[in-house]
Amino acid sequence: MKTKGYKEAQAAHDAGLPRASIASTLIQQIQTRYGRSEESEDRHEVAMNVLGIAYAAGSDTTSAAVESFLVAMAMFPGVQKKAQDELDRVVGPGRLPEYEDLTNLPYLSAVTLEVMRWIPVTPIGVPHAVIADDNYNGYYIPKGSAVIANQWGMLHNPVDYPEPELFRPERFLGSDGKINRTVRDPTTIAFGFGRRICAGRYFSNNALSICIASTLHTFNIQAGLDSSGKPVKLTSEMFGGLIAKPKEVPCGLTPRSDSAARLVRDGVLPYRRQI
Ligand code: HEM
Repeated sequence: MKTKGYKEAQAAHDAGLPRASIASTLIQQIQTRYGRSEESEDRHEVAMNVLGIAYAAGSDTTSAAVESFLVAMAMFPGVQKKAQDELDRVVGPGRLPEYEDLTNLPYLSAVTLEVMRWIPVTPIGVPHAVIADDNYNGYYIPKGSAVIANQWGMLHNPVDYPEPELFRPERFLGSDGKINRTVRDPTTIAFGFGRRICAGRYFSNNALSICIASTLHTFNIQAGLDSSGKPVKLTSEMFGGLIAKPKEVPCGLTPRSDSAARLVRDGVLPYRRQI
């Protein structure tokens, strides 16, 4: 997991055929700055380790969030339509959304927040150890105890999120249509806590937001049909332990229009050529 991707990126770079990736960018920067020196070997080792950790911690988690997003869109078509209407208004049919668009897409931002809340990717978080005796709400917690944060419970607390089982992005919007900062931000819970808080949380938020925006801009999302031609029944049920994934993921994605299909083809083509 750690070496394969990085070595491939290095080989592609050495052959003069670099593929667009974070590894490629780092390899290019290290070679420009350090040439083929001993320092360069150390820098490559560090880059390979960092990217290996990012891949291990970031791929299953982010793809679980994308799967939950697809379930939510198929189960709550009204939300899907509202987000698509906003994208049509702000981005228009001629191009894919860009990172710069995100600040002008409050409903889409609310959808992303609701994805992180509705089916938390790590429902019981990652255990932490208490480094000193502590008291919390009358409970004595001795040094060395393992503490497990009930992220699911916090993100489904009806005091902060009324009717928590519903996928309702509007809960994050104020009467002015902008994100209401007084509503508890689920990303302050879903990525863990303290000094071991998720190191990839900003990267992940950006990647998830642009993925959600691009998918909604170009596809209609439905449950799809099973092998006997009946619509697949979707629920918010999950399987898994540390990382929760929906049991059933929608397979009914259709391009919203011919121009949307063209945008997807044109967007993917340069990367296909590199494979
Ligand atoms: C939806 C996506 C993600 C979720 C829900 C998530 C969640 C978490 C959680 C709950 C932790 C443990 C925090 C704690 O101990 O309290 C964690 C740790 C970590 N995450 Fe993420 N993560 C996601 C994506 C990513 C991505 C994309 C990366 C890298 C690019 C990443 C890198 C890391 C690393 C390196 C740690 C360990 C931090 C440490 O122990 O100091 N994560 N993540």
